[in-house]
Amino acid sequence: MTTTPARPICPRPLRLGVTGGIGSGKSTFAAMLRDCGAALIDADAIARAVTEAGGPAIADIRDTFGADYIDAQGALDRVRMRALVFADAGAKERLEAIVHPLVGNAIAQAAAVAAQAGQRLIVFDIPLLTESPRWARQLDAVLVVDCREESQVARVQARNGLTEDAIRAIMATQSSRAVRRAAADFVVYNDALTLSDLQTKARQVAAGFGL
Ligand SMILES: CC(C)(COP(=O)(O)OP(=O)(O)OC[C@H]1O[C@@H](n2cnc3c(N)ncnc32)[C@H](O)[C@@H]1O)[C@@H](O)C(=O)NCCC(=O)NCCS
Ligand SMILES: Nc1ncnc2c1ncn2[C@@H]1O[C@H](COP(=O)(O)OP(=O)(O)OP(=O)(O)O)[C@@H](O)[C@H]1O
Repeated sequence: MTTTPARPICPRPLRLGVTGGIGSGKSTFAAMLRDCGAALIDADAIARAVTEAGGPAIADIRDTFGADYIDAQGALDRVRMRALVFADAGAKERLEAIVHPLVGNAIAQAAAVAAQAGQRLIVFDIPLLTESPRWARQLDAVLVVDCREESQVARVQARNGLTEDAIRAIMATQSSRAVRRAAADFVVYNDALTLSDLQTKARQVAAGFGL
């Protein structure tokens, strides 16, 4: 006798972490994979959402850092907090202890929704993948977007006008390129590439994952 399952059995989606240092181009590359048909879960975007006015991190941030770190609209004052945490490792740890569990829960929920929707590839855009063991646990593979530090600095300066010193202070808190590459299953070297070249690479990677 044969039995028919009540629901079709869907294969589990492949979970690909995409990471890279500030300004490496990881969010650009992750968005290109989304355009090829992957589901995209963006940890930076979730971290911003939980620190918006009324967000679940705001009360703890006010209690821990004081009302000076909350702006007139009730959101995290990002400029003030950036200046604090990238100069004070203890403050960065305290901020992460508030924000990361909320981001972790939201990522798990978003991944469950994407899996339920039958997505074959879920891309997790996670800046701090190699800095903390928290993020890698549920991933099948890690793709690192790598480039020279000079390129990171130039891109971030062009994007938001931070000084080179400020950008290098952020980079100093992040994993080195060597540590990141050592954790990679795949490396995309994003230097001397046009955005169109990067898109071609994204299409190749997506095709390799069956999209
Ligand atoms: C310090 C904050 C307020 C600065 O905000 P800002 O708008 O300038 O930057 P944004 O959030 O867009 O992040 C830009 C990039 O900075 C780097 N960065 C952000 N947080 C961290 C961190 N905790 N450690 C090292 N680098 C970081 C990453 O490369 C990230 O992609 C903000 O980054 C923050 O709240 N960080 C703590 C939460 C966090 O760790 N987010 C990372 C994803 S979970
Ligand atoms: N190959 C490229 N050619 C031209 N511009 C690029 C290239 N790669 C990335 N960029 C640009 O560099 C900037 C940084 O890229 P992106 O935001 O993807 O970096 P990121 O690694 O996600 O940085 P962050 O950690 O700050 O979020 C963006 O303005 C993006 O358009």
